[in-house]
Amino acid sequence: MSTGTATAAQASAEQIPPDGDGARGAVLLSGITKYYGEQLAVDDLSLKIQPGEFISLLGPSGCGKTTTLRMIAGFEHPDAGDIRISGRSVLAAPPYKRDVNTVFQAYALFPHLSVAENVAYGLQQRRTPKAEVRERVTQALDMVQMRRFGDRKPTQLSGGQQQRIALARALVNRPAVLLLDEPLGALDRQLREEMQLELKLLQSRLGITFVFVTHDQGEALSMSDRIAIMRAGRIEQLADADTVYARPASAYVAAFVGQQNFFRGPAAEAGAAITSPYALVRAASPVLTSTNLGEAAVRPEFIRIEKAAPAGSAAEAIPEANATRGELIGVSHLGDTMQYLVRLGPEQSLIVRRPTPDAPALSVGDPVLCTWAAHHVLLFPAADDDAAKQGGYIAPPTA
Ligand SMILES: Nc1ncnc2c1ncn2[C@@H]1O[C@H](COP(=O)(O)OP(=O)(O)OP(=O)(O)O)[C@@H](O)[C@H]1O
Repeated sequence: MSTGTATAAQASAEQIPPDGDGARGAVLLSGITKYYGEQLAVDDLSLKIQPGEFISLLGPSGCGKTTTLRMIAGFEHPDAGDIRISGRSVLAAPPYKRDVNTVFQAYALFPHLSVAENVAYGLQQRRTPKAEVRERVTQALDMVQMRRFGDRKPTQLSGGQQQRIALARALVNRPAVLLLDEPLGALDRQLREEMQLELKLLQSRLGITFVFVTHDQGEALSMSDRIAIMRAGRIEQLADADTVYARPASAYVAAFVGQQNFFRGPAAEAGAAITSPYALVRAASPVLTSTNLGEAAVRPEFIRIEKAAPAGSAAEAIPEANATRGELIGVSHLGDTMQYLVRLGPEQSLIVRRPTPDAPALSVGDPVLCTWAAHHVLLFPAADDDAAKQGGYIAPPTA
């Protein structure tokens, strides 16, 4: 076979991969690895993103989210592995040739240019004809409902409006993939929630692939088709929001998504329970081997709480499993829910949440009984490092 034939065959294979992952907007990461000096930032990570999918990379600070995004964008080069966008390997392509665009947390708008000029800037650099620039800028501003602000300067806009302009500027090139690095991080809570809804609507309308980096689980849960939960440069679980919430793959994921109460102890009952110093915690089915040290997780919203009978009284006996007594040490009103902090002992507290209309009237100092159903208990082999539990881990009370 001549070299020319081989090259042509390779080229056509590049354009139409056999498994059909070459559609515009598909992103394929195959075993990508990135070191900064000795520091391993991304570790043999593989991920297949469908065209038009909204996918979030979620995880604590330093787990490699931004580095992954920057490698897709072309701002960083992987030490190993391949990145394919719309079916083509882009490793040799500079950022501006990748059919992707990035929106950062810092809007980085030019202060001396008007909104319309900011959005037009990239097109003008590419010497796009004036009439086309005008039309595409108007379309991009319409997408983010900012057409009437075209003549203003960025400093005359609110933070949310500036972020919309940054979005319009990224969309004006009509990229196949939009990369978003904590784009709502600088906004206050209410505006963030509004922008989350808007972003999701915009993404569904445009059908562009969104790869969204965040350490905010609520943001990831509310917008994404799928969430990749990252840990130390790898993906720990890749699934939709319902799955990562209800069926986390590990104690790490359980702790990071939503809030959890953890009990720790040796496995019991043929792996269907653990014996912690504070309760026998029983799940609906066995998952642990009998020699495991296990962790049991129960969400605050699945725990019932009531005033306990006084110690020493006939009614003091508590159920054999999934029940514990403690002292109420805090009550907070969270609007639609009431949150209770219960001290079980020097090393363990529980957080309990009840819907406000059904919340029992309890006072700090009350002895309380907390109970929960076995089907709400998740059991995991004990994680070797508790430091992994960020977000939901209920730390022992210090006092
Ligand atoms: N330019 C760099 N030089 C050296 N080390 C870096 C550099 N950028 C990132 N790192 C390291 O690589 C690891 C992954 O960083 P990365 O920024 O990808 O994490 P992240 O999950 O996005 O964190 P954050 O949410 O804080 O932005 C971290 O340990 C970080 O300290």
